[in-house]
Amino acid sequence: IPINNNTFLGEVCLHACVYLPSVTLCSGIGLALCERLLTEESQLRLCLACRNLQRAEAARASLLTSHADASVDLLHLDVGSVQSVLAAAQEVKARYGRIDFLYLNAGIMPNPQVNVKAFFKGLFSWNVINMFATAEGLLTQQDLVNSDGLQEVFATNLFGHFLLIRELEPLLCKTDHVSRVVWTSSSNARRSAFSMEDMEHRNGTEPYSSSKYASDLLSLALNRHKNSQGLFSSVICPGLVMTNLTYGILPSGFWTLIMPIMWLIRIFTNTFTLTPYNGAEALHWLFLQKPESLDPRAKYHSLTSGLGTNYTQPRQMDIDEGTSEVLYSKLLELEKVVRRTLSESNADKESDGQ
Ligand SMILES: NC(=O)C1=CN([C@@H]2O[C@H](COP(=O)(O)OP(=O)(O)OC[C@H]3O[C@@H](n4cnc5c(N)ncnc54)[C@H](OP(=O)(O)O)[C@@H]3O)[C@@H](O)[C@H]2O)C=CC1
Ligand SMILES: CC(C)=CCC[C@@H](C)[C@H]1CC[C@H]2C3=C(CC[C@]12C)[C@@]1(C)CCC(=O)C[C@@H]1CC3
Repeated sequence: IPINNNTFLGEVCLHACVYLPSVTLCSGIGLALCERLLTEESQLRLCLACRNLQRAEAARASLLTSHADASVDLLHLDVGSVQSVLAAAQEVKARYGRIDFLYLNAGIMPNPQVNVKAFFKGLFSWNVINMFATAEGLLTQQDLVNSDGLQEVFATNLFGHFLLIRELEPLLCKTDHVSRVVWTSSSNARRSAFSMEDMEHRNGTEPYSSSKYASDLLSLALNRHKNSQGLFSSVICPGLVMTNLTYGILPSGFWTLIMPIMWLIRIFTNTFTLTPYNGAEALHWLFLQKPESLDPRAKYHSLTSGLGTNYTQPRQMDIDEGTSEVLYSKLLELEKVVRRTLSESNADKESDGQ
């Protein structure tokens, strides 16, 4: 499918609701990305990989309302479950011959708590703009262990995506074809929230920040290991966007009340993108770039000016090769462990059934 003079795009799968053979897009930034991609190129073949097929159907119907001829497939995927990722990857391999873009959009922030004291302290400090842009020191979460024995935030925001990429390598790493994965990271990703000794963040209170920092590291390692096989990885930050994720932080009535203040803050920090359409700016921009022209150490930020103009800006990530390499090795180790555990438990189930 000719996109412009020299870009050809075939299948596009978005997971958690706009995957390019991998992205989650039932709502929020993912769905906005799908809308934008189809507006850009109506002939794309999208695959929405979602955990809730009812919501996925609704997303598909909404896309078809504005793009009647679009090709939008659905795939069941709970990226936080090892079994579901393996099954979804099998299905993708059966359905598609290659993947051009895999948008890794699914993300959770369970039980968020805002530190009100830190908020008011920050409000009257020189650090106020940084506080609004990154939420540093403002947010904590309570994480749980999932049925695979992994921390839920780590499993959903990082490890499930990693496993999916590993499973889809036959489609993503083809020497005669370039494939792209795009991580939706965050300005909240912070080195100090991440510990290599506790990569799942079992002991801390900032699993979201930790998981997003880990995705920044992993993207760098993927580029080092996979560029020669035609796979390129990029990281974006959508800015602060009003979605189900942010509505989970404060009651929606409160957000509505402070919306005029948010528009005002946008004059001082261009990171308040606020709408899913604006938040998808960097994702859309990356879609149009040649992968060789991108910086593997940059995070591409969706930004919106006080006057409402959208643009994408690369900013250097606080990451280093050594740490990214160690994380990559630890994820490969964990992959072996979860695969072994799963096959043992499947064998147990089979012998129980006999
Ligand atoms: N909103 C913001 O200000 C910011 C968001 N981000 C990131 O952007 C991404 C999109 O979030 P956003 O659109 O804001 O929030 P939403 O909650 O609207 O979207 C998150 C999407 O992820 C899906 N998802 C969550 N868990 C799973 C799972 N286990 N398996 C499959 N899909 C799953 C959700 O599916 P379902 O519909 O079933 O719940 C939903 O479609 C996330 O990674 C988030 O961390 C980053 C920075 C800022
Ligand atoms: C007056 C006003 C705007 C009050 C809101 C204060 C906080 C609730 C927000 C300030 C910065 C925000 C922020 C996020 C959530 C809401 C805030 C903490 C995110 C953490 C949401 C998810 C991300 O990935 C990054 C965001 C950074 C900024």
